[in-house]
Amino acid sequence: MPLPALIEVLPLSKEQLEAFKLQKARVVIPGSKSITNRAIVLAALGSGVTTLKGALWSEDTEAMTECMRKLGIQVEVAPDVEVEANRVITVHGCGGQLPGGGTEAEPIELFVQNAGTAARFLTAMVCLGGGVVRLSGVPRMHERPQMELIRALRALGYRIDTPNDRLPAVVHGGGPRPGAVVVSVDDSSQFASALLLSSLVGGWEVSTPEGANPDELPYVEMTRQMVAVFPHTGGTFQVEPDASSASYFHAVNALFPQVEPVEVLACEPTRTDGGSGWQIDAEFPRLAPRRAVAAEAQAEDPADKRRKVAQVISRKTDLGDSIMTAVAIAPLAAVPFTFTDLGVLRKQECERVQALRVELTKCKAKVTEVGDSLSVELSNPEDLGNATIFTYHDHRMAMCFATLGMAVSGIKLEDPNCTRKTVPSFFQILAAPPPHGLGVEIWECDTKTGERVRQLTEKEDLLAAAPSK
Ligand SMILES: O=C(O)C1=C[C@@H](OP(=O)(O)O)[C@@H](O)[C@H](O)C1
Ligand SMILES: C=C(OP(=O)(O)O)C(=O)O
Repeated sequence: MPLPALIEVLPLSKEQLEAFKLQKARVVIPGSKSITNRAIVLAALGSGVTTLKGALWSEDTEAMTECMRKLGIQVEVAPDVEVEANRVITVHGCGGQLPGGGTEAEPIELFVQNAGTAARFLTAMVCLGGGVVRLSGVPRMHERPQMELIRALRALGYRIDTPNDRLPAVVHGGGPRPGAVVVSVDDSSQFASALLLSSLVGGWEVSTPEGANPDELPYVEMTRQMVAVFPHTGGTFQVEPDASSASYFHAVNALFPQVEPVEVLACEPTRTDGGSGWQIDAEFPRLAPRRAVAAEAQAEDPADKRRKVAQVISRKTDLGDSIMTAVAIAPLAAVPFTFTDLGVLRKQECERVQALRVELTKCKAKVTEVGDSLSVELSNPEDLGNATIFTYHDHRMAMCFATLGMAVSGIKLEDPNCTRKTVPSFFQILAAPPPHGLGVEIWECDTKTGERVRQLTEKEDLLAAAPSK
């Protein structure tokens, strides 16, 4: 059974918070979506058999797996004994030679759902085959940008048919066509990543426009580094936990700094702490807007003007997807925050800049949108909440506002099943009794009256899944 259409997330009570002082919730974060989908592509193009451990199992990675199978790549999926939400994915590489291929009359059909990674990475990869492949996705995926990737692939000599340079698109495989190409990442960094992942087989020399600062391209750097260390001739590859998914739990600590209720387990440390440094969102715990601890909140500090100066977080250099989590909890922070360089968010699962502003404003937060920035003023928790959040089919909208709902009253979420895109187990983790989860009360609500109907406690009732047809 998927989650119900409308749920309410209840704030953590004083008693719950007191109990966390004695024993924290120990939350295991599922595997990284970005790394899993890159690893599947690299393993498919490589030779030999590659076993991906700790791989995320969610709509985006299922879509990638399904597409690979349609292309004739053998992929086996087995349970991961360590983390229920993960899988061990075994990929039989094609050694750079994609099997079979469709025809113009009957192309192989790949359905990518709303997975940007699958849409972009596969468009480039299928150019390396010999047949015809048609890629399509959900309606939103057909609106999301694809033009610059298609332009770059055409510049390398491939034929791609699409009336509007978006999906659906028909790709005519042309095999390796060595050449150099420059690709802009203004609309999405995934264009460069897509080309880089297939570049070893394609013989493509891929670069971003001159002057592009690698510090502003963390997801492209992740790709470059993965290509460099991946076992291209088969072997084992360990996928890290997803730092963007971890941000919701680090945010709970930022919301309750005196208690810090969650121990976020197995999350990759930042590069400075010896981690791979591949995931920009590993920086979230350091940068997250934190609520003032009581002593700070009480202290009148006109002398310390700096505390009133807005902190600035950039989507280019500071945080990736977790910037949405930061925006959602910012009304409760100790200082005002401004979030900059948010342009790419407008072209993702939904128009996220607008969505965040509209839904936070519904919660009575004070948010201003200027250009591609959002500024968030401070509010008292008692003044916030009591809103039914529209989630725009966007997993991160649901997860950000669920996080805020743990600190303010009356947050109801429409369509919580959209979290299946990257963290199907999200509400299971929230509701699981401590120490395995946070023991958050999650209620099914009547879609017409908004009244609470029943508390969801069974694991099966809390798993995000596609509604049955
Ligand atoms: O390469 C990746 O794995 C990703 C790149 C980012 O997308 P854009 O580059 O389109 O912003 C990010 O938002 C997405 O969730 C994952
Ligand atoms: C933008 C996102 O996803 P993608 O581009 O991979 O669909 C995301 O997960 O926030």
